[in-house]
Amino acid sequence: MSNPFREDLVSRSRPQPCTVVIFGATGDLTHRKLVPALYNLAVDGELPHGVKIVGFARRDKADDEFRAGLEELNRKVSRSGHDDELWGNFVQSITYHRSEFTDADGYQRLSERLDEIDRECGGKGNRLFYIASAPDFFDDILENLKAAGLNKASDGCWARVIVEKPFGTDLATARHLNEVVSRTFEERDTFRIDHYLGKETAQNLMVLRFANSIFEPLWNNRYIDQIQITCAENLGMEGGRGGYYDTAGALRDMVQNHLLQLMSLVAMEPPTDLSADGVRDEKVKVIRSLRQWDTPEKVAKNVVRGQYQAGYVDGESVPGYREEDRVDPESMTEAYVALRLMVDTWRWSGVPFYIRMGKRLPKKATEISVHFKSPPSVLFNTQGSSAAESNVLVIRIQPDEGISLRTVSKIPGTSMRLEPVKMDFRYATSFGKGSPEAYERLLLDAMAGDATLFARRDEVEEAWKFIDHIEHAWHESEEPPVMAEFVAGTWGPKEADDLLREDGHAWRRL
Ligand SMILES: NC(=O)C1=CN([C@@H]2O[C@H](COP(=O)(O)OP(=O)(O)OC[C@H]3O[C@@H](n4cnc5c(N)ncnc54)[C@H](OP(=O)(O)O)[C@@H]3O)[C@@H](O)[C@H]2O)C=CC1
Ligand SMILES: O=C1O[C@H](COP(=O)(O)O)[C@@H](O)[C@H](O)[C@H]1O
Repeated sequence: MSNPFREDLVSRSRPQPCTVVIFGATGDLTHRKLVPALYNLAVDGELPHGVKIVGFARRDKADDEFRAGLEELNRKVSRSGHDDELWGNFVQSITYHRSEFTDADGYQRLSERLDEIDRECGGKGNRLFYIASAPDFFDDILENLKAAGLNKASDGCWARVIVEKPFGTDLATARHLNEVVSRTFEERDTFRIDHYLGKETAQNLMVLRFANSIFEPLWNNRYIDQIQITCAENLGMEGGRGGYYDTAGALRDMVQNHLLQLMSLVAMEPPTDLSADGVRDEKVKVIRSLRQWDTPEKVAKNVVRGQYQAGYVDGESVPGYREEDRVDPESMTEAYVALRLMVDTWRWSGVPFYIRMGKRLPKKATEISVHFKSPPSVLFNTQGSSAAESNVLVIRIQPDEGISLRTVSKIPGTSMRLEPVKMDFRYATSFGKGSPEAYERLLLDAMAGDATLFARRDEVEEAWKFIDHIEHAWHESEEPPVMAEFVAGTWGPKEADDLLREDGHAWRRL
């Protein structure tokens, strides 16, 4: 008899064979994430038979040279290691197409090339276009795909597009991009990628909440005191990232997308079903219910921005943010942000959500912690002790993916002394294997036409509405809130600690 717990309990469409065209194929994302993800899917037997990959970029390269560059990186980063024989088979499916993004002829040639591939395979002409270019080219690529007729598929086939981040830099640019996308592809064929949604523990959030009867009855303002989301990175601006980052900052780079997406999974109501729109309808309501920090005073009270100064991370001396490669020495871009968010719904009224994200913090770790209210202290006097905050549920997004629940226990012995203890579930231990990379799941979902783990148009725009007020207060108000400072390798500015202290809370130690 089959084990019911092992079956796929949610019926999803199967990923279908297609040709994946990657725009920006000589770039970092393709080499470090996309091709290794496709390779790992092939190794695990998950990649549909007959998938072909066409790399589109402007440098002159023969197929073999392109493949050699991909192989070099795959050897370094592939989750499942690099097997020469498996790679040898996989790489046969990859070819290179040289063209400028802005050159209409290049898309005509691409169209002919794709028809040829279909004929060679004797297969269906499904096409998955992955836009992994700088955002300045998103419009050109979409418009040129349309002009070449590549946005429409032949009968019984599909043409889909995955659009990388950043999806706009503010509400106006996101709306513009959404308009270009909707002029070229149907919404059902549009996949706005947010790789945090493909992380295993993020996918498990709905299961944790709605497939376990012990959590959902407590998941509201009667029992929950506060929720924290921390995304810490020890890296700074390596690999020439400073140029991009200094135009974006922590709020746009991570909060507008990844962290608001995580938060909406934590705060959403149960969806009526697990369809893409069923889930996204509920997520967008959370973002729409965020109390708006729409004046400089509200921003100063609820948001802390910061930059790191020179310090030590992992024992190595690192420069301050303004001394980083390609960063303006007088930059007013934040490399750290902490926010107090209020979700004005029946369920969450009065419960603060604290979010913090920073570069050059002591380590790389992302987690969500749900802090439950303490019981009345009439029986056990826990006041001031480490057992005072009794129950905390911690969802570790990365690394060491897992979930732990902190409870309070009696210390064995003759006296009644209490101490916090932890029940811990680790993916690697319980399931005996590591989790796939987020891009693996997301690529398969796009091949299956399942947009559940991709952001919908309205989610992106609602998130920008919230973020724009803060950016406006920081960069356009007459008396902008201060830029706090902290030493690289520490846990952020003291102002971020004060933000929680005002509410009688403290950041959880990671
Ligand atoms: N790198 C990462 O880890 C992540 C990246 N992203 C996003 O993915 C996108 C790509 O990032 P990344 O790979 O780092 O960027 P890179 O700068 O490394 O790569 C850019 C790619 O675009 C190509 N290109 C640039 N201009 C043209 C042109 N005019 N015509 C044709 N091709 C051109 C380059 O080709 P050529 O080499 O031939 O010039 C290269 O293949 C960005 O939107 C980024 O925000 C998102 C998450 C993570
Ligand atoms: O999108 C981005 O994500 C990375 C962090 O991704 P992770 O999967 O390694 O947690 C971040 O470093 C980068 O600044 C941002 O653009």
